[in-house]
Amino acid sequence: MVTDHAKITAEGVNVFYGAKQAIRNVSLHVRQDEVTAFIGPSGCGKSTFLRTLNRMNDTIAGARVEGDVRLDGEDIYARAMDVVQLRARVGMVFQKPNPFPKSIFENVAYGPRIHGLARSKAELAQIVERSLQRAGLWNEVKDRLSESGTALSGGQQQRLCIARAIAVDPEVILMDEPCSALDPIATARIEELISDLRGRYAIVIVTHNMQQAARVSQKTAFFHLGELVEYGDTSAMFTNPREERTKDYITGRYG
Ligand SMILES: Nc1ncnc2c1ncn2[C@@H]1O[C@H](COP(=O)(O)OP(=O)(O)OP(=O)(O)O)[C@@H](O)[C@H]1O
Repeated sequence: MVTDHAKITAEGVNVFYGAKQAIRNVSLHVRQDEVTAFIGPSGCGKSTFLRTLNRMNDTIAGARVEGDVRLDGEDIYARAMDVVQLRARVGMVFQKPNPFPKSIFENVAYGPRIHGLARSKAELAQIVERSLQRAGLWNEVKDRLSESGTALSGGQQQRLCIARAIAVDPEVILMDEPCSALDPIATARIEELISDLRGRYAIVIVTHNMQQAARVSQKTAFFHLGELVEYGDTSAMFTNPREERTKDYITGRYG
């Protein structure tokens, strides 16, 4: 069941933490030109499933993934897959902004440097500027690039982390509750940024905030108890959910 423009295809994915199964037989396609939101009550497996898309579960002791996940048709769990390259192609932004304790410039330059993306200092500086521009942070930091990334406000730090992901020219950006530590103004800026970045990168966002899912995404996936209950157009899901469990969740019957 391959849909057009599928950037990532996941088929029959199961995830276990030791003996406990956290994801049950989930199949889902992420389209290139859309923002996909993962919603569902706490502990339903949103973050676990998100991490299967760039093999971040590999870093968790005892976690085991079954099933088929492909990026442009390429099996990301194949033995030949270079996981460092994969995570550059499928970048990630976390709940809590986590800039390196280095300068703003270095935070963004680090990835391109280790991936050999710049042939000269000037080219590296261009990549840093372009990434900060795209992350909507350039004007605020252009005169203080040598200051520490950790000295920025929370919202700026999160945009710096987005710039850092962008700098290695990813194809997909995974965001795990990127606004949960931010105030409403900083949140609005990240939401605007997500809309600006749509089309250039396939974006997947985990969010607890249903208004946020409705504002930023074109597709929504609703998870419950490790299952994908419903997946479809965001507008349809929020106005006319097919499944009773989705309806209960979006009307706030459980949280
Ligand atoms: N590192 C881990 N080791 C063991 N169990 C884990 C681990 N991470 C998550 N789990 C369990 O897997 C299930 C799914 O967790 P996950 O964090 O993916 O859910 P979530 O929907 O993202 O939750 P939240 O919205 O609270 O972040 C939960 O039961 C959780 O306790």
